Order: sequence, then C-alpha cells, then structure tokens
Amino acid sequence: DTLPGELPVDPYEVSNANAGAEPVDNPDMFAAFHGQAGIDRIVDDLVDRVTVDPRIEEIFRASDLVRLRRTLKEQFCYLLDGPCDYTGRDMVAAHKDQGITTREFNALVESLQFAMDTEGVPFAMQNKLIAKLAPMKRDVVTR
Ligand code: HEM
Repeated sequence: DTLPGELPVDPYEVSNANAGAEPVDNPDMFAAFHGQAGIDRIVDDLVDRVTVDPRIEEIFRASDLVRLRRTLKEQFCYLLDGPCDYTGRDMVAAHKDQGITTREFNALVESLQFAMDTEGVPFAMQNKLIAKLAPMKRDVVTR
C-alpha cells in the first residue's frame, strides 16, 4: 500500500505484469539478497546513489522518492521470487516522459551493482537480477 508522504498518481491497472518480467526461477535468490531487509537496504542505497550521481541526479529531481523506494522494493522482491506483489506502474508508463539515454541507463545499473556489492550479494546472483532488468532497457530508454 501507499506510504505516508506519497503523492497521488493518475489511476492505472495494478498488476504484477507491470513489473516487466516474470520472477526468477530460482528458490535461493530471495535469501541471497538477504530477504526483504536486504532488498530494502539495496533499494535505499541505490536511490541514495542515483540522486547524487551527477550523470543522472537531475532526472530524479521532480520525482516522488517515497513512492519510488516503495515500488522498487516491491518490484525487486517480486522479481527475486519473494512474497510480494508489484503495485507500481509499468516500465513504459513510469519512464515515458524522462528522455533517458543508454548511458543514463548504464549509470543506474552501475549504482545497483555497487548497492548489491555493499549488501554482499554473490556476483552470480547479482547477474541473475541484472539479466531480468536488462531487457527493460527497451521500455526505459527513449532517446
Ligand atoms: C531496468 C531499469 C529500471 C527499473 C527496473 C526501474 C523501475 C522503476 C519503478 C518501479 C518506478 C516507479 C513506478 C511507479 O511510480 O509506479 C520507476 C520510476 C522512475 N524511474 Fe525507473 N527504473 C529503471 C531505470 C531507470 C533509469 C535508467 C532512470 C534514470 C536514469 C530511471 C528514472 C526513474 C524516475 C525519475 C522515476 C520516477 C518517475 C516519476 O516520478 O513519475 N529509471 N522506475
């Protein structure tokens, strides 16, 4: 559910299909990310990094970071086959007005890798999440 401080958004259909991929087919992934607490730390670290990264911070200036943290935590938990549903918007809708480039996409992935390293997620498990996210590039990158 929405958290205190979240800004309202236009109505949309809530569905796990909005997460952009099916969960990983690996029962060890959720534990490898240290469960919901680990995912929460990774997402918070990721958002902290991208919002100060001079390559991309401007893109996040107008966004609702309370909502972004919540929906990213849900999405990662869902994709890692954890006990979550994703309630956010689909990847096209979430990124369509942002003019994101491939370089900017790669900058965010780099921050995610730092965040997963900091959490101590094994490299092979990191790569399985990255492999889930990589095809979403076509929905996120618009220029
Ligand atoms: C595969 C990579 C990515 C994933 C999985 C992802 C995921 C998400 C999610 C779950 C949301 C929130 C959806 C909602 O509010 O309902 C979101 C919003 C957003 N994303 Fe991404 N994202 C990705 C790449 C990027 C990149 C590369 C950038 C910029 C460099 C970016 C910038 C943003 C911004 C600024 C918002 C907030 C939009 C708003 O305030 O309306 N995202 N993203």
